[in-house]
Amino acid sequence: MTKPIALTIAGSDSGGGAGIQADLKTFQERDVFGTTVITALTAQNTEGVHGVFPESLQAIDAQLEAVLTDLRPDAVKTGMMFSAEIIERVAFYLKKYHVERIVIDPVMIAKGGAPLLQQEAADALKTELLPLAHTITPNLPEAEVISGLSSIQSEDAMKEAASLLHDLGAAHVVVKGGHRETEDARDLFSDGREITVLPSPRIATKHTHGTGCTFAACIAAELAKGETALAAVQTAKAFITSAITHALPLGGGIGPTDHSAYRYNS
Ligand SMILES: Nc1ncnc2c1ncn2[C@@H]1O[C@H](COP(=O)(O)OP(=O)(O)OP(=O)(O)O)[C@@H](O)[C@H]1O
Ligand SMILES: Cc1ncc(CO)c(N)n1
Repeated sequence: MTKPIALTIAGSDSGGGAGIQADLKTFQERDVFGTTVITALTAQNTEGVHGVFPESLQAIDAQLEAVLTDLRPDAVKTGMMFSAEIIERVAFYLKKYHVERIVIDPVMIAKGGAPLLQQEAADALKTELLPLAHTITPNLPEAEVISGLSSIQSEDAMKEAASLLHDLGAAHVVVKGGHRETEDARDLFSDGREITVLPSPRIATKHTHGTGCTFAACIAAELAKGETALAAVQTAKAFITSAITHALPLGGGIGPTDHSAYRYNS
């Protein structure tokens, strides 16, 4: 017996709901073998981010080299990158080892407002990492920063953002609608030719810590198994919708979602 391998390159969330922890839980649920490169430690819980401690470039290089030379990933997910220097190292190694099927979650700000990417690193994300993307999964504020569009509110604006992200080099784009004030929580998937709506009801809960990480990790897991981009994002949408439906009111703030809900309820 063997298993596909997925790699997450992201920050650690001590609260367990987002970052590396959400990614590994999702990989396990989707039956792929998870490996990790940790870019930064966060002291974090449901109430917020209490500290950010980036790893040294030496530690990041060593993790990338160790994993990519031995446990060759079938797909990679990137999350919190923190700095331009870290983005440059990650892009260098992904190119050096010809890694394909890279899912980029362009994490910028945590739900409570704490910055997880230095402002001056947005350019590096755009020029170094985005061109490597098999799939990029921005939420609306991230899509605004990357595309340069001032306010993405309508579905037409979401389509325009997707098109601009293709122009910057991403093969597939999911513009997530979680941050809209609409009745449903639909996302748009674009392969550069066709737009597919990923529908979902908007679930009335404040416990959405780590939804973006979980969604992107699930896409990477499905791609690692050889699924098409469309099938991968559709499974990820069903997975995150189930996880949010059964979100866990843990801690005193924005609680995590239930990564095992899809397994129990589908
Ligand atoms: N209340 C909700 N009900 C249903 N689906 C939701 C809800 N909130 C978010 N989603 C879905 O969850 C997925 C993640 O989207 P979201 O916009 O929350 O990501 P994000 O802001 O990047 O998350 P994070 O804060 O973890 O970075 C998307 O598919 C989105 O539509
Ligand atoms: C480590 C980490 N990555 C990503 C997010 C975004 O949800 C977070 N809150 N923490």
